[in-house]
Amino acid sequence: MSRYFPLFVDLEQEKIVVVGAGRIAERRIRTLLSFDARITVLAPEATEAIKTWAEEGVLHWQQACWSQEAEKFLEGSLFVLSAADDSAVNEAVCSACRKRNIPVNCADDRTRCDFYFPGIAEGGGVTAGITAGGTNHRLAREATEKVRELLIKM
Ligand SMILES: C[C@@]1(CC(=O)O)C2=NC(=C\c3[nH]c(c(CCC(=O)O)c3CC(=O)O)Cc3[nH]c(c(CC(=O)O)c3CCC(=O)O)/C=C3\N/C(=C\2)[C@@H](CCC(=O)O)[C@]3(C)CC(=O)O)/[C@H]1CCC(=O)O
Ligand SMILES: NC(=O)c1ccc[n+]([C@@H]2O[C@H](COP(=O)([O-])OP(=O)(O)OC[C@H]3O[C@@H](n4cnc5c(N)ncnc54)[C@H](O)[C@@H]3O)[C@@H](O)[C@H]2O)c1
Repeated sequence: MSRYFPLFVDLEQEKIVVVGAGRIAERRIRTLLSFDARITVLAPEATEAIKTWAEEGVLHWQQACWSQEAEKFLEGSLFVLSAADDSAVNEAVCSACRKRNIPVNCADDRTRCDFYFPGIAEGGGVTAGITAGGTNHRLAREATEKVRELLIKM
């Protein structure tokens, strides 16, 4: 069995920092917004959806590259997702978080993840978080789709 425990955390109004604002960041932000998290995004460029959320005040977009100065944005966050398309950036975010004991997830390297981002299935008042223990995101996706089909019928 995987060592990764599915902990269900109340995210309402919890600060979460996301570094990077591309395809993966957008997918994960969309999920986190549905759990009412308070999101700060740090990236020089963002997808149209993230720009729209920023314009609507749904999240805060700090339009900047990761830098030592940007470390101040990490303060008070429950966890951090680093999804820049630059492994040096994700690595720097990871060490800054670990220095502060903030759990961090780097989308490009499972060894720099204090937790994994799950596939989410919801329906009939049930929420499921699915992982293949970090070893197989395709299997996680397949299982998530099957659980979604099950929950739709509840
Ligand atoms: C479950 C899901 C949630 C989500 O991401 O929302 C998820 N990955 C998904 C999709 C996906 N991942 C990747 C592709 C593109 C390639 C392709 O098409 O095959 C696609 C497809 C796509 O993006 O469409 C590539 C990839 N993934 C990881 C690495 C780095 C590495 O393995 O070291 C690389 C190489 C990156 C690179 O090339 O640099 C790592 C992780 N991915 C995880 C979760 C974590 C636990 C996995 C587990 O449970 O075993 C883990 C370990 C850490 C984390 O990131 O938390 C979601 C499916 C569910 C859904 O879609 O509903
Ligand atoms: N874990 C997963 O599920 C998964 C799946 C596919 C890809 N990936 C990995 O996730 C990462 C992001 O992929 P993507 O498809 O979203 O990329 P993308 O190109 O769509 O987005 C990259 C984002 O990083 C930002 N960025 C670049 N340099 C930055 C810096 N210095 N500081 C802050 N932000 C910066 C860009 O502005 C952009 O918003 C890649 O490393 C990719 O290999 C992970």
